[in-house]
Amino acid sequence: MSETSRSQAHVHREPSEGAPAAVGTRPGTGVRRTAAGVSELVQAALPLISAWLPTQRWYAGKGRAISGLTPVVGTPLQVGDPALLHLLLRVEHGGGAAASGDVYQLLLGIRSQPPTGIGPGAVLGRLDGGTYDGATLYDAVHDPELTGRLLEHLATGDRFGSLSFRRTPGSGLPSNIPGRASTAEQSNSSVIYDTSLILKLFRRISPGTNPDLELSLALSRAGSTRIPRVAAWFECRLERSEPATLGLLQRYLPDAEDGWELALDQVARLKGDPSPGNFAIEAHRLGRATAEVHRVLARTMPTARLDRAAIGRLVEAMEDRLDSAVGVVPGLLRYRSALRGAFQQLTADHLEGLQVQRIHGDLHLGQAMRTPQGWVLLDFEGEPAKPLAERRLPQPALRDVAAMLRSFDYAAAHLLAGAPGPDPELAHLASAWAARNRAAYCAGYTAGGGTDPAATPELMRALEIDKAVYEVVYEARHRPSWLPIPLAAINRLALTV
Ligand SMILES: Nc1ncnc2c1ncn2[C@@H]1O[C@H](COP(=O)(O)OP(=O)(O)O)[C@@H](O)[C@H]1O
Ligand SMILES: O=P(O)(O)O[C@H]1O[C@H](CO)[C@@H](O[C@H]2O[C@H](CO)[C@@H](O)[C@H](O)[C@H]2O)[C@H](O)[C@H]1O
Repeated sequence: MSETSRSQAHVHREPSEGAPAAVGTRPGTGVRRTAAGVSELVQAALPLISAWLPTQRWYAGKGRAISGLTPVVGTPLQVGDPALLHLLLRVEHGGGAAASGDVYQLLLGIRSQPPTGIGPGAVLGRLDGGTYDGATLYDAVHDPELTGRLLEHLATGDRFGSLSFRRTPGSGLPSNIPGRASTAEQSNSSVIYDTSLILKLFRRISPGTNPDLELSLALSRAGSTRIPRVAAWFECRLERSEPATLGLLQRYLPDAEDGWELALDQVARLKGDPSPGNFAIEAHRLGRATAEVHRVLARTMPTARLDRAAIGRLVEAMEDRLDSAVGVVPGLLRYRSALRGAFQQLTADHLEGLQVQRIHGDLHLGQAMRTPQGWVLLDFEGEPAKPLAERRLPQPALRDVAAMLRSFDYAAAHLLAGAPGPDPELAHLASAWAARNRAAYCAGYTAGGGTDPAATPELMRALEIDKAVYEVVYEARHRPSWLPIPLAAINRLALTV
């Protein structure tokens, strides 16, 4: 980091705050519930935060030097030892006209003694200097006691300055349950409370309602059983804008199996047994479940019809995403003209009048959980790399279908990636598995009342390409060893234009 901003955090004062009361249980520890106390702690924490942030999976600024850290809002949620500090922090990259930044949500624990049972990756380090000199600063997501405190705030619907905790009516939340950090590979951080609740803490924060809350609430209110019911959420009002969603508490699905794991389990057994169980039945049911969710969203949220101008914007956006992806992964350049050709086949003849609506936005097998009652969909946040306003725009529902089709391809390709060398027999089995399940999913989607994907092949191809382009960038940034998976799909899709 070249420079750490020294600007003051906007800190919340308690209404009854008068004399600055030190509330640490022993001298030198604990957040003071005073503006000065919080600012001092935040300033001491910044150097530790700047070294720790780039090590976190959810941090989107990897590979770009941090040019400044600016505290946005700091709120002490528990005082004493341990203490809990909620912090929204703006992270800046670059300087001058090229400067950019993101706001992140941090939940910081402070203990005078190093916390036990917390992995080294969750410890930011020891605070150096000031009132908190020597205390350990750590990611409180991993502290069952402190995440239990967060659940209490959600259960009581507390309010601290601009932070509001809100319950859905009749959610009857328990308190006094310690939380355990989820070990799932994810874009945010989740905390699980025994077998009943899961709290997702959004890490990268934009002003406005997160689509995960917006859509999950709409589906919950419509009585849909295809999502885990929303129990509570919390948000923060950042200067004059719509409240920004910070966390979402939903019912935990203790008996659920992740669709990605189920699919991988099947493809792993393909070699010994070309038809190991019939995942296609599940793929068909998943298609039906997707259609059901789309129908509820179309009924309860705004829809529109594509006109010529909107079709033009759709194509242009796909071209722009392709161009910026070429900038990140130059290996895409050789496909650019064929892929643009596929986008340009989206004309008014094919698409004028097509309904657009709110959709999941980043559907894949890992977002689908098979429960004893059927498939349930998770994580309606959309693609984390897209700006929030873009993620909230109505889209062709088939975008979700195309995304799920890519996921069947990923599961099959994952098998090949694990093979010691080229294996034509395995390649044939894997591609037949993907084709079978893709077809079953589309058939289920149509049977469930969704638009038949086969009726608009140009749109499906363009949407699949658009998703594969996104995946190329995603893999280059997060899992470079997986990059060949979407690149192989691009190669295949480019050949069909
Ligand atoms: N309600 C739930 N019940 C059971 N497991 C869940 C639930 N919500 C999320 N999970 C698990 O947590 C993982 C990550 O959740 P997700 O909402 O996709 O987070 P992110 O947006 O951070 O990627 C899921 O893949 C799933 O394994
Ligand atoms: O679940 P997230 O919201 O974090 O979504 C991101 O990560 C996904 C990977 O975990 C990524 O999905 C891609 O990889 C999947 C296999 O791991 C595959 O099934 C999907 O089809 C593929 O897109 C998703 O794109 C990304 O936004």
